[in-house]
Order: sequence, then C-alpha cells, then structure tokens
Amino acid sequence: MTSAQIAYLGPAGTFTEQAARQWAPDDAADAWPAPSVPAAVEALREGRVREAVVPFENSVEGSVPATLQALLDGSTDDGVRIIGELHVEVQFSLLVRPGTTLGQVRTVASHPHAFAQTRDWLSARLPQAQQVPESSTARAAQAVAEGGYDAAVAAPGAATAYRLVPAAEHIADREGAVTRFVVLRRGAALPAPTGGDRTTLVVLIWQNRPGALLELLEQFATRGIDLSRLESRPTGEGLGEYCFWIDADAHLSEQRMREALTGLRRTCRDVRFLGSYPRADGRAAAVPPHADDDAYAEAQGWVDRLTRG
Ligand SMILES: O=C(O)C(=O)C[C@]1(C(=O)O)C=C[C@@H](O)C=C1
Repeated sequence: MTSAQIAYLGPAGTFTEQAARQWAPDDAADAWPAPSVPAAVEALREGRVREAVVPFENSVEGSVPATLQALLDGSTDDGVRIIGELHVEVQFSLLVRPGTTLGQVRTVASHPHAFAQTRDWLSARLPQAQQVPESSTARAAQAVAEGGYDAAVAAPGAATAYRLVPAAEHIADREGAVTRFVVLRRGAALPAPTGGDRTTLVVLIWQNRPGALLELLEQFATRGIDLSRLESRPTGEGLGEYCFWIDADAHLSEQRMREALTGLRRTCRDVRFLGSYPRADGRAAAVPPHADDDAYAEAQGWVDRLTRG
C-alpha cells in the first residue's frame, strides 16, 4: 500500500467503507482497505495516508474498543486528531454462497458488534450455529466466499462484492441502529467552529480521592458545557484504574471550552485532546447567556479594569 488518500476498516463492503465514501466521495477510488482499525491508525501516524475513517460507537452496542485503544496507543501527542464524524444507519443481512439454505448453516462469522446487534435473531433462527468473530463484517463475507464459513452477518451491499446472496434480510434486533464514525488526520488545522461542535477528550483523574469525578464534571457544568458522552474505560494499569472519555458540546475556540480545558489540565493527572469538530447531525449547541464569548469578554474586561484601578 502506498500513499492512498484515505484508510478505512476493510475489506471492501464494510460499514466503514460506506462512511468513508460519504466523507470523501472523490477519494473512494484511492482508498486503502486496512485489515484492522489499529492498522488504519498506524498508516496515518506513519504518513502513508492523509486520513483514516474508523468506527467509534454504535447506538445499540456502545463504543468500539479497538478504536479507543488505537487512539490511546500513540505517544501523548502524536498529532492525530478527529476532524469530523459521520453517522451511518446499519442494517444486517445473513449472507451465504448461492445454493446454501438457512438449514445448512453451521458456522456464522461477523464483527463482534454485528453479532451483538443480531443476537436475538441468531439465537432464534440459528441456535446451533457456531459464531466466529472476524475483524469486520466484510472480512466475514469474504471468508464465506472463500469457503471458510457457511454464512456472514454483514451489510446488504457486501453481497455484491463477494458474490453472495442473502439467506435472510433485516435481521437486526433493533431497527434504526446507527454507528458513529470518526475521521482522523495527523497535524491538521483545527476545523473552524460551526456553532454545533464537539470536543473529544480523554481524562485521567487522580484516583482514590473523594469527589475527583465530581470536580472533573464541574469544570464543564460551571461553564455551561453540555456533555454528550462520558465513558469510563480501564487504563490497563490495574483494577480500579480508569480514564474517562468525554464528548463535550463545544469547540476549542470558545472561551468556555478553553477555560474548562485549563481547569482540567490544572486538576487532573492527564488530559488528551483528540479534536474539536462539527457534529454529524449539525445540531447547534445551546449556550447559556452566562457562558458565551461575550459574557467571558465582559467579565474579563471588568477584572482588568479593577486591576488597573
Ligand atoms: O465491520 C464493519 O463493517 C464495520 O464497519 C465495523 C462495525 C463496528 O465496528 O461497529 C461498524 C458498524 C456495525 O456496527 C458493525 C461493525
């Protein structure tokens, strides 16, 4: 693989490819189907691709651990930032080689997130089938085409890519599930604020101190910043050691966000800034009057005048 524009979790036919096409329709022909999320992020770090599109979280199954881990695995500031996000509605089919019937399926392959979203259907319709995790839904479909498994839980579109046919369609346990993908760049300029932005952070607090999490949250609450996601994840350093993944509905260029970050930096063990970028749904942030840039400027001016006497 040399100097593709954009890396995505491959092979062709993944939901991530759909997200990459949505993000950069003109670069689709020059996209690199990475074998894993860490491989896509690594290619970006090494400058072999300009951008990487990776799955971040799903409305049913939650965050994608491989992505969170890959983002944390870099050095403290490797310059990799989220510059955008996309939502893709996910639908699943059970894909088989032509001629295979549902009754003949003994092995089913898929991505663990796809299994989690079709659990009820699989246990009702294929209770005896062995479920085998693969690196992506499309990799599972490819392996079925190669004769490795009898069926794959995959995107309907993967059937064409691998000459498979659906033995069943619309097999998700919940209709309307959505996966959120993020677009990563290295050394990118901060995307301009739009009024409907997100900032993604990973924060390590000083453990074993009462109120430490409350203090972290206060940094946002007192500055009128809404949090749309807060998730604790193990740091790997030992049981009970967690970091917090935070999506805050504000942009780094806003004073309220800058002050919240300043507060986190002063009071927490470590803060990783992963980017400020426009929300996929375009929803504008509700900024309380006491927290907008004018309010900060007015208050700062008052303090300055007091200082001057
Ligand atoms: O395997 C794929 O097709 C992917 O793009 C990965 C992924 C995920 O990581 O959640 C994306 C969307 C679906 O939720 C299932 C799998």
